Amino acid sequence: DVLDDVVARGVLRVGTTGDYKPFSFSNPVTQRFEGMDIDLAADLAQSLGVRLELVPTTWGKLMPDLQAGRFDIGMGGVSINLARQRQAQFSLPYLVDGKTPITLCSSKERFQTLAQINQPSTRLIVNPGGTNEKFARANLPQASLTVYPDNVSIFTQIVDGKADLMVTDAIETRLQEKLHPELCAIHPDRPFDYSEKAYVLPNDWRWKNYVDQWLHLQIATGSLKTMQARWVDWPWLQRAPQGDLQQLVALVNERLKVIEDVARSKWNSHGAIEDAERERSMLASLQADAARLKLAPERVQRFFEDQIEAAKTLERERIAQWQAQSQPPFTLVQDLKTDVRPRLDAINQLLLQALARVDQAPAPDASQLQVALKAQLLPRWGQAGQIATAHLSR
Ligand SMILES: O=C(O)C(=O)C[C@]1(C(=O)O)C=C[C@@H](O)C=C1
Repeated sequence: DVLDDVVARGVLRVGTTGDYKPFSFSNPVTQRFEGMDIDLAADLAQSLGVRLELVPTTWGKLMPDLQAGRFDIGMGGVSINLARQRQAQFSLPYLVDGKTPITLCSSKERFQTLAQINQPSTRLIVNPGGTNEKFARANLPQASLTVYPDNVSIFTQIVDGKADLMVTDAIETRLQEKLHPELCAIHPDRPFDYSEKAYVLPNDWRWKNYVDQWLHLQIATGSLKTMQARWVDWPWLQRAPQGDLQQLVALVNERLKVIEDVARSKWNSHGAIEDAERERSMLASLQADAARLKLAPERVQRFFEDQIEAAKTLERERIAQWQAQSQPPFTLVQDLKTDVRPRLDAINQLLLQALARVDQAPAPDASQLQVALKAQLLPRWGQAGQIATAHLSR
């Protein structure tokens, strides 16, 4: 009986691959596992009053390792599928997702549909052993397929032009386009297939009932949602072993993405692009925070004026485009005051902190680096990207 064993042992053994953000990632700097499912694993262990032991596994070895009894539960972005279901049990599902492409923003239009991707000229890259490889082999047999064993650097292969695209879970594409501003997730809200994330368990009903009840409470109390938002939104950007300038540019990119939501909301409400009062109050509160971070008021003023100017440029471009296309109102829009502006406020704070770090520790090769970083934003944002990066360093 697994439940009794875990309690008697005083240790919960959780199998995890450590290569799949935002669920499970083995951080090379800290040498520790981190992610949404790692936090949840810690909570599960705590609920049982036992210590957590993370057992590294791989996508190819997940099921054999579970069957060999190397761990009590597999956690870390595992998808339910019937082949796995034949050998083991799954917990309740905690997330609905599906496969969608991620590619260079400049190639976005070329890879919208499976028919477009399923061509001999498409260089598709995939990590081995999991559902991504299965999906690629079943649905994209004509594409030229590279099986690339490192799930962590696989996205850099696309950035460097060594592959055209990867097809993976939408939640991962959403996160990776934040980490690599050159990359665009293609319709992550309309993935090609339907799948559910769950935890994989040995065939033991009492253990499954316990895990399900624990998970049900995580979902019902909203604590799982909070955890998910926390890990999809920010920590990878804050912890990335990349330089301060790179981080600043990633946040500028993130702000522009939220501005697209501003534009959609204004398209539906016919609201004005400019809101002088909002600009004033935003700049005033940023000035107040700037003093704490030892940033000069003029520096903060200029940097955020760039961001606001870029925002208005982007909003104007989008709205002109929708006018030309007779775009009907969007079905899913976020409320400007209660949803979108609070997200902008959160990003503004992170931008301010990143700005302070950039100014306090100027990189020796800053000017060359800046040119390269600015170039990351241009394919996606055009003129708005130029404006937003006009004053990256002092
Ligand atoms: O919040 C809005 O309404 C926006 O359009 C965003 C934003 C900004 O960049 O923060 C840009 C223009 C407005 O004048 C006010 C704020």
